[in-house]
Amino acid sequence: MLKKTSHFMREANLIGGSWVQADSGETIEVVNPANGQTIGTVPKCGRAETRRAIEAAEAAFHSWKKTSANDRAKLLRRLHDVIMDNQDALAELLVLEQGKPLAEAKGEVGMSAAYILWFAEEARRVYGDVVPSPWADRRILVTKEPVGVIGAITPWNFPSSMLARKLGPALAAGCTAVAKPASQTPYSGLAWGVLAEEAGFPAGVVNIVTGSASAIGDELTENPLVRKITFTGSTEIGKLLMQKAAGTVKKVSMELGGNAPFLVFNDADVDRAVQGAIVAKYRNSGQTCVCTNRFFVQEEIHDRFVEKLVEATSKLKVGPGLEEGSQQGPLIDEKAVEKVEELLADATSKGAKVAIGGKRHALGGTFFEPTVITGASPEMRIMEEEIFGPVSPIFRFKHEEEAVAMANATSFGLACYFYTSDLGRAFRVMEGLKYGLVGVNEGLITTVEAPFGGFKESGLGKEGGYQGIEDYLDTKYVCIGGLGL
Ligand SMILES: NC(=O)C1=CN([C@@H]2O[C@H](COP(=O)(O)OP(=O)(O)OC[C@H]3O[C@@H](n4cnc5c(N)ncnc54)[C@H](OP(=O)(O)O)[C@@H]3O)[C@@H](O)[C@H]2O)C=CC1
Ligand SMILES: O=C(O)CCCC(=O)O
Repeated sequence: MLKKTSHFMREANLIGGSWVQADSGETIEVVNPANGQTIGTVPKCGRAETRRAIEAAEAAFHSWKKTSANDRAKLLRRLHDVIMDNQDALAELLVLEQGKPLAEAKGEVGMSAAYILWFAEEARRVYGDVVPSPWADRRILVTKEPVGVIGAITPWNFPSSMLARKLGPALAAGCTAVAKPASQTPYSGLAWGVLAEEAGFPAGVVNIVTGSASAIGDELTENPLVRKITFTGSTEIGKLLMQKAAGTVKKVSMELGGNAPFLVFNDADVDRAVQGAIVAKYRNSGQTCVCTNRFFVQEEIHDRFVEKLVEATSKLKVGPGLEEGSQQGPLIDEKAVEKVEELLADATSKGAKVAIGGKRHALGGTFFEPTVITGASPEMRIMEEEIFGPVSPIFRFKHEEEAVAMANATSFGLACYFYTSDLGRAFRVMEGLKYGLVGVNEGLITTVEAPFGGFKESGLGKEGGYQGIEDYLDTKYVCIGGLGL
């Protein structure tokens, strides 16, 4: 199987166009979460290698920023094609290190290509302004220019598409990049180096380093040549990176944790709500920042919804991602399973009842049974903490205002979902929910055309949509006098 993916599976880092090892020669092992076996190793780099990658990116920036938008768009379109030509191989590599079902991995790789194509198109629409001047003899221009070298740090749950959302707009804008993929899933990140080379990007435009998160992170945030940090991951690390980036006043974009509520009102189409709930909860075994963390179901419809959700949950096939028909892969590691167990134990000790699942799967390792619990209440830790696993906690509510208040009672504000057939309620609730993404009668809403990003402690900035390139641009005001007008 590795034969098919081996071309993309690089056990080296890309710095200034060369594939290199760590100065120390040290490596980190990468493990297949489905069976605990080591797949291979990647370099364990630190500050010195990261500094060289930043310097290579800075050197490349001087010529890359001068390329025409059209030329950058052409290269990005070529990158899209190279990704799609290799979708199967890239998806298999992703499953090996991340664990998700093959169909989801193919979807993620397709999404990565779609982001690249979207930003290929957006590269040509970075418009400025000519502003009416308050002076008869002077003219005012507003122009946009690339910020410079960007540092991109990405997580293990979407190791391909999270980088696509950052590299796409960065390269389109004329920036160069140093990327640091998650240590548990570095190969899908390193594959971007191979893809960029095959598409024909100049050396130094894309650099990728793996290794010590704190050393690489410290260099990326402290080095003055880096003008922007873009991060997807936990709120805890996001806050730390923001503090460190403040030292040299870098731009920051943060895609952080979520605590998505999913509201089902008495007037909802229950079958549609259950269908949406399955995807909004169990995609990637619950390990997405937009996954439902809390279900709030109105009392009249509560029992019917629970019964149907339990039935649908019981049909989910748990198994290794490369096994035919598998819908629920393993969790990323033992720590993730322990966190799910802790949150479940806390909930049941405070009165929640397990309707289905509730324990490790018979397959062993880090496989966990898709779970539904009822009788959830605000005192439980799941009210505020991200589960990041396949557990559906159901809260019961009486009134719309109460449901919206509970949904908003969190420091997070990324995605939320609600189901209703009442148009007035749809607008009231949509306007009342303090979240950056809202699914109304829909459980899967991420798309390259729309701005993705959270409110409150879920982050800053938007990825995707026409807004997604803004964070990679500086706006310059130019006042021109002496024109003899
Ligand atoms: N918003 C989202 O999509 C995600 C949310 N999470 C949430 O966070 C929890 C913990 O997951 P975890 O993987 O630990 O998330 P982290 O935030 O720790 O990891 C995300 C990325 O940040 C890197 N990182 C970690 N520490 C530092 C640092 N000091 N400086 C710079 N970079 C750093 C990681 O590197 P390395 O891998 O080398 O440690 C990885 O590349 C999850 O259970 C989930 O609740 C997690 C992932 C994604
Ligand atoms: O979990 C994330 O960080 C991003 C989710 C992207 C998606 O919805 O596909």
